[in-house]
Amino acid sequence: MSATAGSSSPPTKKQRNDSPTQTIQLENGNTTAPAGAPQGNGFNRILTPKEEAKRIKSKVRDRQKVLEKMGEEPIYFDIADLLGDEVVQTIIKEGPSKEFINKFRRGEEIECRIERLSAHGEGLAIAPSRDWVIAVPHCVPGELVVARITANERMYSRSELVTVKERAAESSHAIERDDKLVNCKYFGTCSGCQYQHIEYATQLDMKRNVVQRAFKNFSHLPEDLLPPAKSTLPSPLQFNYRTKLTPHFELPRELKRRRGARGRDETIEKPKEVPYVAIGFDKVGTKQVLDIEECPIATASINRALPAERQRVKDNIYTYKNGATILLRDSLKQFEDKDDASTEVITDHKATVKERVGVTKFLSPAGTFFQNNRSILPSLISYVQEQIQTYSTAQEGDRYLVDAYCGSGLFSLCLATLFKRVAGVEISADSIKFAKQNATINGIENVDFLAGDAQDIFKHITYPSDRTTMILDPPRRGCDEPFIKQLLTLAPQLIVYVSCNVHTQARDVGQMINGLPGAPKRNYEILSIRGADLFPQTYHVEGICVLRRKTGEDGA
Ligand SMILES: C[S@@+](CC[C@H](N)C(=O)[O-])C[C@H]1O[C@@H](n2cnc3c(N)ncnc32)[C@H](O)[C@@H]1O
Repeated sequence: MSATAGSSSPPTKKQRNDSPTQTIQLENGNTTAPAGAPQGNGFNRILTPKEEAKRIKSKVRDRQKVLEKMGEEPIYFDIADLLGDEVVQTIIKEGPSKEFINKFRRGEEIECRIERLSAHGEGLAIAPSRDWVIAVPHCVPGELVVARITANERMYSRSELVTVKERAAESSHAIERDDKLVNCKYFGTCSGCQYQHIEYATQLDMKRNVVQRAFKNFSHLPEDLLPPAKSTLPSPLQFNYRTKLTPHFELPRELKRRRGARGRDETIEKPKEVPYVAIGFDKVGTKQVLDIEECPIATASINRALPAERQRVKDNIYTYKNGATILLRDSLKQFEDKDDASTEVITDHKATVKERVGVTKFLSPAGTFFQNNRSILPSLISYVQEQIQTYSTAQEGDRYLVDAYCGSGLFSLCLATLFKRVAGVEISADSIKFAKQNATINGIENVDFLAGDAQDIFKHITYPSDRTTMILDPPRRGCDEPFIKQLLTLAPQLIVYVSCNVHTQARDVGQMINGLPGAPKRNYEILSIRGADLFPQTYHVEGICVLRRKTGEDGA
C-alpha cells in the first residue's frame, strides 16, 4: 500500500517541463491497460449488419430504462458542451443508428487530448472526427493520452488508459496529476477509485463543481434561484475510511462447465487443480473481476480480515452455484467504554453491527444500510444541525422532525434533542426494528418509527407544517413524484435533502420549487447547497440541499 510501490521513478518537475512528449508511467506501474483484455477470438471482429442492428436495439432499450429510472445521464450535458449543440442535434436527428454507431473497434487505440472531467471522474476528449467523445479514466484535463476503446455508447466511447503521452502544461488547468499520491497497487486498473492521483483539496473543489453543475443542469431552475455551492465538507480520513467492503467473484469457467446442462451439482467433478478465482472489484471499463488482496480506502480491520475471507471463498468454491458478493463490515467491539474504538469485522448479513456517532449508539443488521464513512458522520450531523438551528423559524422546544428514508435512525436519533417529536419512516422492516431499539438504548423517547414506503408517512403526520422540518435521504434514484406531491401538500417549513446522487437530488428539488401537476404550488427557496465527501479518492459526492418555505404567497 506504499505510495512508492512502482518500479519506475516519477518524472521530476524539470523532466516534465523538458520533455513534454515523453511517455509517463504512473508510480504504481499501471500506465498500461490491464493485461488480459481479450484480443482476437472475435474481440475486434466487425459485426454483421444483423448483429449491429441487434446491438443498437439493445442499447436503445437500456437507455430507455435508465431514463425512466434515473433521468438523463450527466455525461450528455458534457457531450453537448464539448461537441456543440448543433453537432449533437444533427446526430440525434439521424436516429439511433448514428447515435449508437459502433464508432471504434474494441481494442482500437486513439490518441486524444483530455478536455475536462465528467461527474463520474473520467477524462473526456473529443474524437479526431469531432462528432464523438472518448471517456478515459485516471487522467486529468490537458493531458495527451492514448486510450484503448472498450465499448461504444451513445455519442461516446468508453476506454482504458494506455499511456499519458504528454502532461498538462503546468498551471494551465486547476487539476494536476501527482502520481506520488497514489496509494494502491491496483489504481488505474480497479474501477473503485478515480482520483488517487489528485490532491485532496482539488478533489474537494472538483466535487463542489459537480454539485454546482448538477443543480444547473438537472433542476430546471433559473440560475438566480441557485446559490453557489459551498465548499465541500471534507472527510477527516482520506484513506482507511470505508467501513463496508463488498468484493465479488464469478464462478470459474471450469466449474460452470462441470455442472452440466441441467445445472445440477451431481455433474461436478472436482478438477485436479483448484481453479483460479479472482475475488475483488470490476476492472475499469469491463465486467471482468480484478483480484484484490487489499484496499487502502477500507479500514485497517477490513484489510486484516480480507485474506481469511478470500481463503474461505476459495476453500468452498465447489459449493457455489454461481458467483457471489461477500460482505465485510467494520463494527465497534463494544459500547461501554466510549474511549475504546477498537473494531472487529462482521461477514454475516444478519449479524449486528455497532456504531457510535458522537454520543449516539447504533445497532444495525450488517446487511442493511448504514453510512460507510464513520469519520465524517459527526461533522455531517453537526452541519445538518447548524442548518436547522439557523433556518427553522419554530421556537426551540416546539419543532417537529419528519425523517423520511430514515434507515436505523441516524438523523432522527442524533438530532432528537432539537425537536419536540420526531417521526421516521423506512421501507426496511429490519432497519425499523433496529431504529426502535436504538431509541431505547440511547434513552430517547420523543421518536416514532414506522416501517413502510416513505410516502406512507404523510397519512400519519399531524405535525403543524410551519413548525416541521423534513429530512430526506433517499436511495440513488431519488424521491418519486407521489412522494413529492405529498410533501408539497404537507409543506414543511424547512427541508434538508441529503442524497448520494446530486443529479436526482437536483431534479427533485426543481420539482419541489417548480411544482408538480395535481400538487399545491409552494413557495420554496434554496438556502444552501453543499457536497459532503463521504468517499474520498472516488467521484462520489453526497449532496445536502436546504430549502425554506417563504410564508404568505402560497397560503400555507
Ligand atoms: C441512503 S439510505 C439513508 C438511511 C439513513 N438516512 C442513514 O443515513 O442511515 C436510504 C434508505 O432509504 C430506504 N428506502 C428505499 N426506498 C424507500 C422507500 N420507498 N420508502 C422508505 N424508505 C426507503 C433504504 O432502505 C435505505 O435505508
